Amino acid sequence: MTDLRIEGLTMGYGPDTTVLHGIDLTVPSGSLAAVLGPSGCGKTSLIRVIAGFLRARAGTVTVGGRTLTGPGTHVPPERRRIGIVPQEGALFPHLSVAANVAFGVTDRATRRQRTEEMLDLVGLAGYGDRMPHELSGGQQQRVALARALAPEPALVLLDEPFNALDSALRAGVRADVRAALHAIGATALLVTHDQQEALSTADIVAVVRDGRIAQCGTPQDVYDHPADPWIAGFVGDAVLLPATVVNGTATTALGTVEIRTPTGATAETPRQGTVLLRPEQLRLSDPGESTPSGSVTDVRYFGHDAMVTVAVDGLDTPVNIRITDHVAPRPGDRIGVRATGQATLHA
Ligand SMILES: Nc1ncnc2c1ncn2[C@@H]1O[C@H](COP(=O)(O)OP(=O)(O)OP(=O)(O)O)[C@@H](O)[C@H]1O
Repeated sequence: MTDLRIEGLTMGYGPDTTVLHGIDLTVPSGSLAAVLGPSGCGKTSLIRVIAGFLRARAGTVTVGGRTLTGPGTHVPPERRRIGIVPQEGALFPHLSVAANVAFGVTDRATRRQRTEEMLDLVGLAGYGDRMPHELSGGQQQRVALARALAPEPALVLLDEPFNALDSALRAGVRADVRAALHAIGATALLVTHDQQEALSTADIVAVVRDGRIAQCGTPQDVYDHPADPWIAGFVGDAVLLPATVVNGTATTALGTVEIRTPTGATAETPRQGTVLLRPEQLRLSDPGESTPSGSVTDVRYFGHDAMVTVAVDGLDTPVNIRITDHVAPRPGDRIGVRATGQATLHA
């Protein structure tokens, strides 16, 4: 078992600044967790403390029950048994692919076999004799993963490893990396500012805001039950609607929707609040007397779907609707809009 446990982790770059404010995070053995947050929230600082390059001011980091950082304890980076996959260009340029992968394997007897196994794992069997500059960017990142995994680390840290790849390549490399990590049961932490990457790659997503964990859960939890409107907007497109709530039902300008969690509101004590929906939960229809309607102000086409913006009568802010139909309405069209499914309620 090599679960990662972080408790009360606090650090700053000087006595007057605090960058990480009491981070608590548990990654079960064999799981891939994403640390997702905007630029400057402290993701790199967190990964550097876990790796042992920076010291914590307070708190603990343990991997498989072994304390790496804690009061009076600071295991040096090279003795942490942590493999790191950095952003880009991190392969030794003068060493072959095989020599790069073998670099951290100290046992000479198994080095060759382990190198071959790792190259096989990342889909690059037979590439050992190439030099790094003879590989594509995606292949180089897969070699970087093979190199990080070769010494059998207790934990793998991936620091925005797909940033330098173009978007067509990125999804494939992500899927390969995820499959390789799962195939060997590695416990891993992926740092990213890309919500799609976090949701599609990780088993657990920890959203970080200003050096604090704002929410931690499965990708679906975080997307469907965001803890506040900021998280809702950060992990996806959000539609926020004023609502009157009675029991488990919210009445909005786009119709009624069920609220997922207990609301505490009754017919005698209704509650005013804001409900959160996702653009794919809104449906377009022909405008009718009895359906909420509005005017289309914009249509953005993405190939697999399109986003339609509608200024709904009686709503101050236009709403976005994601459609997968081939026929999209046009700006200026009058159209009906209706909310479906369940919503999250925010005060
Ligand atoms: N060496 C340093 N000395 C002083 N302050 C620093 C140092 N490195 C980072 N910081 C500050 O710490 C905060 C967190 O930075 P960090 O690099 O951890 O964020 P991040 O989420 O990784 O951002 P990005 O996605 O842009 O890399 C920022 O306010 C940054 O200015």
